[in-house]
Amino acid sequence: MASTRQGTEGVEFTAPIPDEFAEILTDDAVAFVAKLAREFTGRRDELLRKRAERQERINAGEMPDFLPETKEIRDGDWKIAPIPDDLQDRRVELTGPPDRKMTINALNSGAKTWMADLEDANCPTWRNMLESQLNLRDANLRTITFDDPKTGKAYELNEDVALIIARPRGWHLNEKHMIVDGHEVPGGLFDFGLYFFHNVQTLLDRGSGPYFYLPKMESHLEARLWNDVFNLAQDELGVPRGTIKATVLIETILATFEMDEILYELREHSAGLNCGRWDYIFSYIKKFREKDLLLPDRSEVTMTVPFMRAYSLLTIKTCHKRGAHAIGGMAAQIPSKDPEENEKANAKVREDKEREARDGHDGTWIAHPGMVPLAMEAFDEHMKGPNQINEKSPDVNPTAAELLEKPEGNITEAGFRLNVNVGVQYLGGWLAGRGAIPVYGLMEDTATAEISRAQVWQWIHNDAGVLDDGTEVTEELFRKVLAEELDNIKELVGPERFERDEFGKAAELFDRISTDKNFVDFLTIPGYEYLD
Ligand SMILES: CC(=O)SCCNC(=O)CCNC(=O)[C@H](O)C(C)(C)COP(=O)(O)OP(=O)(O)OC[C@H]1O[C@@H](n2cnc3c(N)ncnc32)[C@H](O)[C@@H]1OP(=O)(O)O
Ligand SMILES: O=CC(=O)O
Ligand SMILES: [Mg+2]
Repeated sequence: MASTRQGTEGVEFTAPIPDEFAEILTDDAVAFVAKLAREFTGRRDELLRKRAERQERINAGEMPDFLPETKEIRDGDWKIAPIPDDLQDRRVELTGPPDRKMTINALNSGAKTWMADLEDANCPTWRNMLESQLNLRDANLRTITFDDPKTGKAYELNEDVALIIARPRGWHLNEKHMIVDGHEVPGGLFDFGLYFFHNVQTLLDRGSGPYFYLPKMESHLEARLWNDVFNLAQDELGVPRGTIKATVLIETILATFEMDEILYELREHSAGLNCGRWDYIFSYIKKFREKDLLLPDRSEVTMTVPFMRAYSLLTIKTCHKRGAHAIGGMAAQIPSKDPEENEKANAKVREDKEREARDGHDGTWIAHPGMVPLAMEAFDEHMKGPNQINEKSPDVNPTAAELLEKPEGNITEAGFRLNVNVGVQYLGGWLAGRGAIPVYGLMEDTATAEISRAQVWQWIHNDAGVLDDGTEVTEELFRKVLAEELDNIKELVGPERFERDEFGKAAELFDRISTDKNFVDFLTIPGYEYLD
């Protein structure tokens, strides 16, 4: 049985609410989310308009730089509010979608924290969004269990589990199934609101708190909006202001110029910044898509190319000056059953984590529980205390030109094909309801897939989109490669999965976002039309 309960004045649901989720969408929880939506949707819309206007100015020649109007904040001597005890040591943060089995595996993984992802690693079907909330509530209550019907294995929590940090959707996405006064609710408010409503008391009773990651922001004004959301949410439920703690992902090229300002806006609620490297690369391509700033093949844009290095060191310096954690990024390698491949993956992750720890990061991200020991070792070796906020501050002062410097490297046919192949494989998984999938030994999620499809768009539409052998990337070439890669995928995954994951639809969507003369801001926006 399922209902489309219309219980709260002005609120409608456009999809049935399966009975098992009635305890998530209670009248009080729905009224709470509706209150947030009524208060903040207009401001969210205005901020999205500002993003579009800024893009037009960039297309017309304006380049990002530090803001003159906020110089006082950058030069000022201030710190964020003290960090709670249980967030002091975040040396290894595992990430993943709050699928029931993965939730238990993540909490038992030995990582310090678990970034429970309603965003890049999650496909926002109605069922996924509600089930994630149910799983997170049960996880915080410590009552979560799972019997795997496929293997017969029973899952339950260990005594010691990772601390949960939930990541709601970014400002750009709506939750189309909940309508308040005729408007779709911003997805971030839906995710944040339900998680906060259902878990704050449980967490406070345990001496912990509601902790969040905030994705894909492009300016400090967007951080101000989150801060105002937090204040209203806390006031509404009678929770002291400052109880919520949020870590902001610096994962857009524009936010890098406003790191101090973002920490300042959230200073009462801040738990630091994180280098969201994959969306950061995507953002560079997206923002400068019409310029002569083409990145080389995706595999060549590593954390050691100058603009990525400049950004990560500046993040550490900025955070430590403000008493905040600077968390590193995601190493995408996952364990392999082939011992040789596995050793290669481990070596890459080890190198990445050791560099981050040496540089001064206070913790890092990994995609798979199998990588926990490795990341832990790297941080244990280079970070003696719970963090290194007061120990290391990189002596850097990157200019705007350094933060924007185009890296050297080639655009190759192999890189072009791989982008098409991986992009279609990812969309196949996504359309089947999975937000993260393994492809060729790497975790692929929305952010990594965005890089692939944005490069393909740019190489087709920008005059500089020429392969290193002199071949111009055209729509015709793209269509030929797409057809060939679809055949390769069919051979790789087999006809059954090829049908089940609807790769034909995935190819159609990939084609649409690659050939549309207007760049699609986020693949999840047209993608969402295909869901439910
Ligand atoms: C750019 C960014 O935003 S990064 C952050 C967002 N991305 C992510 O969080 C990706 C997280 N990672 C994942 O989703 C997964 O690791 C994948 C999809 C890449 C690979 O998953 P699988 O193919 O299931 O991996 P594999 O078969 O090796 O899994 C082995 C076991 O580990 C578990 N596992 C794997 N990854 C995770 C994880 N991230 N969290 C919890 N458990 C996990 C599996 O559930 C499985 O459990 P079982 O043995 O009890 O059945
Ligand atoms: O969210 C993380 C990223 O790298 O993107
Ligand atoms: Mg991201």
